[in-house]
Amino acid sequence: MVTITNLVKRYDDLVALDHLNLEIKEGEIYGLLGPNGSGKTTAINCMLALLKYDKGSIQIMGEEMRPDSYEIKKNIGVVMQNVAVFEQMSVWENVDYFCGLYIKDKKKRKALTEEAIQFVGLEDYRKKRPGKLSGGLLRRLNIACGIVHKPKLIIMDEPTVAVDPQSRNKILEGILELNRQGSTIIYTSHYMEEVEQICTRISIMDKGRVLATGTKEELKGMIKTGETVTIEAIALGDKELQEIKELPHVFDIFYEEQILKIRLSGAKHNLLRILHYLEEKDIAFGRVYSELPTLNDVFLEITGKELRD
Ligand SMILES: Nc1ncnc2c1ncn2[C@@H]1O[C@H](COP(=O)(O)OP(=O)(O)OP(=O)(O)O)[C@@H](O)[C@H]1O
Repeated sequence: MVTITNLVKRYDDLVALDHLNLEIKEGEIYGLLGPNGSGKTTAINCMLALLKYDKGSIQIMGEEMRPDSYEIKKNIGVVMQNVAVFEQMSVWENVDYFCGLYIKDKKKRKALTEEAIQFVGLEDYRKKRPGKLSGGLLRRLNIACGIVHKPKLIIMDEPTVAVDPQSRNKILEGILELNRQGSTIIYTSHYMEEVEQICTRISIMDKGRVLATGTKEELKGMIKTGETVTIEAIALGDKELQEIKELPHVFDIFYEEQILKIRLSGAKHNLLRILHYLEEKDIAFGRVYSELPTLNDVFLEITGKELRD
């Protein structure tokens, strides 16, 4: 569906995309996960031929994407980060307007507009102006405008930023449904939970480059961390910290404000070994829990920094 090869985009001295490569297949929900400023929006604007780039190539649906590739553009739906609707028009009129850009047949246009409004759950707001909608509902309207013409490829740039949990769930469920109905989706986000929840494949981006690509399981399999054990309300000195660090399978520890985080490679009985050590040394502690690796751990191991800012 989309092939990006060695894409380079500079803004003066800043290299926003540094030999970016992506291969997105038909039927995927493809996640671009990266912190703010990693180049996700720039990549999308290049894909849509809204931005000129310095080097590389972009092919969509088997053809080179150019500013005048109108046939390809007809088959793409875009939901950008900033809501782009007309303030003077009602919810219905907005969705109908965007539908009219692609669909000329009046009956079909009306049916598609109604379908999109129901799809995002804005039936009760048909006559309302965008200014009367909450942030979450406004984003749903933005989505309805982007998908109303039933495009083959839907590109969504952080559609859930600053959205309440109810609208967020509605949006995520909607994306899964659009995919079930046959659309390929490209989804950018800096929320790892969302990407894990809906994406079939994920590229982790930082500084304009793809650091790793795979399913969430494949990405987690690429790193050393098998589990992270957290122990709260524990008072430890340097000696004990050193001894814990030397326990089998431990490869990293963080200790701050009486909270100990131990990163271990995947092995059986990790937690038991740690608890046994604490018991032997008669060290008191509070809540203990073990977590499987997250995409944040993948990002942390590759870049040395947290995904979240
Ligand atoms: N028009 C511009 N002029 C100069 N620099 C820009 C411009 N647009 C983006 N940048 C810079 O390019 C880099 C990539 O930005 P981009 O917006 O693509 O990242 P992003 O991953 O989408 O982040 P965000 O989630 O904050 O939008 C950043 O360092 C940003 O400051």
